[in-house]
Amino acid sequence: MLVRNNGAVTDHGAKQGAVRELGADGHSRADGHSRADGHSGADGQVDVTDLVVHMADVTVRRGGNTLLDTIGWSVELDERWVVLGPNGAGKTTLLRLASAEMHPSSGVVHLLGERLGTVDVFELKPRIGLCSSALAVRVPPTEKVADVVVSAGYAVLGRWRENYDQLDTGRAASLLDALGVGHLAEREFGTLSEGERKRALIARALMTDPEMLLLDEPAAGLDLGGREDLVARLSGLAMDPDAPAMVLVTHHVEEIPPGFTHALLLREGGVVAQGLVDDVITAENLSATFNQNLELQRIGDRFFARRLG
Ligand SMILES: Nc1ncnc2c1ncn2[C@@H]1O[C@H](COP(=O)(O)OP(=O)(O)OP(=O)(O)O)[C@@H](O)[C@H]1O
Repeated sequence: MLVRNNGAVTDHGAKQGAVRELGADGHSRADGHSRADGHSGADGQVDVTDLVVHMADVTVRRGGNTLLDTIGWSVELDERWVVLGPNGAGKTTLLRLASAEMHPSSGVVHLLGERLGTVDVFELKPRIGLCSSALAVRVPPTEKVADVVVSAGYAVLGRWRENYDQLDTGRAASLLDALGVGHLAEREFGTLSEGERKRALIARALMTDPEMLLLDEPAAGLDLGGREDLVARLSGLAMDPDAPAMVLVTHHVEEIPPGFTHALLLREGGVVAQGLVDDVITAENLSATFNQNLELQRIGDRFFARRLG
């Protein structure tokens, strides 16, 4: 998979193998100590500079509704998170905060070490790759697939008169190849199937060599083969130590790609559980999240769930 390292030192493999203790809030602890957010030092101060995302007491209210309620969540550079929850749980709202698309009503959000509200989001956004259906519908249908990818460098949708050098166009082509849609580079975006669009948009999200990749329901609308292909590609990306931190939103445990290290379960704007995938993805936690009596199966490195009775 074609991703460049950002120069940061990662210990992905080591971190995945580490045993972490879950704290009172369900967040994993690298050192076994119970701390408010898992990232504060001995003096109680949170060092946000080495965190990709840090949210403290974050609440989002809109039109009399509480979309997110006092959320505490941190993502490190070498972590790959899956965010699971039923319709309306607040997953997209969480991702909109993490992509600097919105600000919290209260609480503090740091992204890539910068505090939302005090940083120019136009400088921040190119450092964050985002793939969502909201973005997909904004792509002009007649746009050439290669241009959909390369234009991410200018944070525009729809190529106009920008000049791209060979390095840019070469990187766009390599990313499309890596996602299995290189042969579609000259096609109009509007002629692609749902699965092909998803893969082209992931290539676009990776174009700027982001420090964080956010994927909002990338497998939605895909058939079984398309889903399995995407899960395998995301798994490859997750296991690449040079890949950015990743956050994947989904409704289905079947869509958790092997290699994803952490999970956050949301229900009605609140956190049900968060921490290492193996600790969090349990029948008990899923039943509480989806308000159903669920049975969970693990086959190899994949999860499958169904209702009991
Ligand atoms: N501007 C708004 N005003 C009032 N309520 C809103 C607003 N935007 C979102 N909501 C509500 O907030 C809740 C959370 O929305 P959000 O899109 O984050 O959920 P989600 O978990 O992504 O849902 P889904 O899985 O259906 O995409 C929903 O009940 C939604 O109706």
